[in-house]
Amino acid sequence: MIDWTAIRTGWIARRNRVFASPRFQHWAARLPLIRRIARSRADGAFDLLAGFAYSQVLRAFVEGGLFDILEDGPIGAAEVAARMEMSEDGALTLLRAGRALMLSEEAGPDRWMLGEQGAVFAANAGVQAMVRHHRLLYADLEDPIALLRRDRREPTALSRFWTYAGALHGAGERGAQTSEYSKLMAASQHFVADEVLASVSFGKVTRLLDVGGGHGAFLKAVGSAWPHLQLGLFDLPEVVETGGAVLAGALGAERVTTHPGNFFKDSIPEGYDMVSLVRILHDHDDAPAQGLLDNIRASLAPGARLLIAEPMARISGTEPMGEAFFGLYLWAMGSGRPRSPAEIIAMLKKAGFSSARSIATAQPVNASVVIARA
Ligand SMILES: C[S@@+](CC[C@H](N)C(=O)[O-])C[C@H]1O[C@@H](n2cnc3c(N)ncnc32)[C@H](O)[C@@H]1O
Repeated sequence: MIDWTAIRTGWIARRNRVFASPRFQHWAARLPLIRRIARSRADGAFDLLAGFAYSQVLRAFVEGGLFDILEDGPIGAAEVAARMEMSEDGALTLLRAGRALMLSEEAGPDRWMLGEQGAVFAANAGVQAMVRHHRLLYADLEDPIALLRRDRREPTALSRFWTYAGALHGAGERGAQTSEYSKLMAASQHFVADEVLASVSFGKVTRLLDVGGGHGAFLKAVGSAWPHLQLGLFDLPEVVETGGAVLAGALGAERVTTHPGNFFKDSIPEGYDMVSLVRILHDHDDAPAQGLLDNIRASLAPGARLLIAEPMARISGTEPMGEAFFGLYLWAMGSGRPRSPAEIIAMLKKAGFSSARSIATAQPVNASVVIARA
């Protein structure tokens, strides 16, 4: 039998020797056709090296209020400096760094405005909240080798923030501190909901239960787009209390049922023809994640469906978001890992779903979708 792994490892080793050779790099940089590939590889390598500096530029824009300042633009560097309480040189350094990243733009001499990317960030409070939140991630990643060696045995800034993740690993007590993460999730939820609404029809669904639905932002979006839906919200008691009130206020109490509970220990309420799990599965390690899918499967009548939406691993063209960003984020959080659609589908089959398939979304950085039928 042909040993494909041996052939592939041999080929990769040879290719890597060639790529590492200064003679090859010198030659590739000069051949017209190869030059473009070589340059994009070199730029990619530099971005890997410099990514932390880029994200700190973004952070300075958000934490320093520079997006808001530039929204009032065009504006001169001296005024930016005064409003940001820094020297003009400091402000110019940041404005120029932002210009290179399309966060700011110099429309004319000393006339600073939002850049193309800047306009997107400025308009989006949810993304800015996420940038602020990443302060915790960067603190945990200060020494990545040490973080990996601790093997999730000690509390981290992120495990303290996600109190349920900390509690799962004995790193903290699960208390009532759920409102901070619930607000962060609600602020960024529309990205996920938009992907789901653009790729899934709820026309044939009558009753939709969102498990781990937080403050109800996903149900609010889906319930507004599909007014015939009856909605159920399942989450920890302190979370559904707020979520239920938000949903009743937005869509009417008669459309909403709240289910306080623990999705690992309590049964999932029956009678729903679709259950959604939005940004939940990746939060949990394989055994509890499988337990959650088993629990949901047990609640579903034949033909009822489970919709899973979250950023997933190994999506073509978006690979770094999955296993590089979320891989490290969830490691630092102390629980979970990003999974590929194929891995999720295998878990769904194991839980007894009769079929499962992945559905393409336009922006997999926001979410990919898998749907399974009981
Ligand atoms: C990452 S947030 C996602 C919230 C929401 N689905 C969204 O995408 O915005 C995870 C949610 O799961 C809930 N959760 C965590 N552990 C839980 C458990 N054991 N039982 C019920 N809900 C839980 C949290 O309270 C939180 O609302």
